[in-house]
Amino acid sequence: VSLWANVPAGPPDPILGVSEAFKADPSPKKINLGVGAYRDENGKPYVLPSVKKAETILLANKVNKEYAPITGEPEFTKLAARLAYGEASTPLNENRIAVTQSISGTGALRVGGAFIARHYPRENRRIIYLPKPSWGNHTPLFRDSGLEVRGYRYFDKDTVGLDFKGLKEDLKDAPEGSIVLLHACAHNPTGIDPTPEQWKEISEIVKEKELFPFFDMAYQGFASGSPDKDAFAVRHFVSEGHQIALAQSFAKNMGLYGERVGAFSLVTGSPEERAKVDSQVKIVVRPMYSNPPIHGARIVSTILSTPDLHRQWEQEVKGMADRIISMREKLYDALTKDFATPGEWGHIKSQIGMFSFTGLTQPQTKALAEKASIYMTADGRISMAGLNSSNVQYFAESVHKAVT
Ligand SMILES: Cc1[nH+]cc(COP(=O)(O)O)c(/C=N/[C@@H](CC(=O)O)C(=O)O)c1O
Repeated sequence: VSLWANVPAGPPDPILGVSEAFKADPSPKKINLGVGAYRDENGKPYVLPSVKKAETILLANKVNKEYAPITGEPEFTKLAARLAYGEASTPLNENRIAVTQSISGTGALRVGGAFIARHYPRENRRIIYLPKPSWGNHTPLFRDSGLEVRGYRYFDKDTVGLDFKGLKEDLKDAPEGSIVLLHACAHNPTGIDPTPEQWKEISEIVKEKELFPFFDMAYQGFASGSPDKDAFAVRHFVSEGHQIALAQSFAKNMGLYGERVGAFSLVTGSPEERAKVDSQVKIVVRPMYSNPPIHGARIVSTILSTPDLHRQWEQEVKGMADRIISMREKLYDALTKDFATPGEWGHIKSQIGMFSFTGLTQPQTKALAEKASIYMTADGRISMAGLNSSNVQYFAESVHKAVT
């Protein structure tokens, strides 16, 4: 009998599997609202002009194809950290932040999970609390890293808003020293973010309970259109003295999905401590993938280190955020005015970032795929960028049919 005869067929990925079903559908009216990848007004993938410019500069410079250092291109890690923490960041200016390039946001979370599982000083606290719900990949990713995964209340389906009371209770009930994963902005899948005031309260609880804040910032600039505004929670926690962990992704805000560009960082206590942490991060990374891909990191470095390219990028990322915000308004109007669809739809407009948590049930999402060739994740999350003025009416009409 074959060696692999007993390997069971695994389920399709809850997010990436939706795109496979979409691709297989022959209908000309099909719409893919699954994977969180930006599409322009014509439904096409968008390569940012600033990225194209950066690539011509790289080609002109005849850059080589040598290995990057284990923790990546040094210029990239410096610039990525500066984008997240800000020019005025004390630990950054005191050279206390250990940064490694990563294989996009997923890689940053995974290297972070592996490092914490190995070095987190609180013995019986290798417990990570994820929001309920969270990005589908967080649970398997941290479980495979060797952490115990638990959840804290986040989404209130009655108000289709933040369950702030439940969130505070659950964080207060967590064992001292537990790790808590926080979406820095554009919470996936709900699109619901704490207000600045609520972030301040969360910071107080995290301090009081000595929890360890691990930020996932996969959408900096993409949520509000302002990279600085979207980094508020990260920068507030650091200014409050928290030694955060941070996972960054350039997949969405620079459209570098397939280039796999990200960074993982830890705030340490001193430059000497940073150097020791850095050496141990290298020991985690080297046997995992040795060193990261160079092309995307060089694009990001070129953009962030060239003032007018940096400014051009900020306009482009704001343009993406603005198109999504305008689609929220168009969808809300179509559902409420054109079709008078029963139910409360205000959350479509009040939510932020790539996604909208529609409140559609699993049977309804299934019916939309089978009857209308409209694809979204089973939890009713839609990637707003999949909508545009030529398909938003069809989508709203189909939702109207699905809920009446
Ligand atoms: C919150 C969050 N964190 C990290 C990632 C990882 O992205 P990376 O491409 O590794 O930088 C994603 C991707 N989310 C979208 C794509 C995916 O699921 O891979 C999504 O939710 O559709 C997130 O939504």
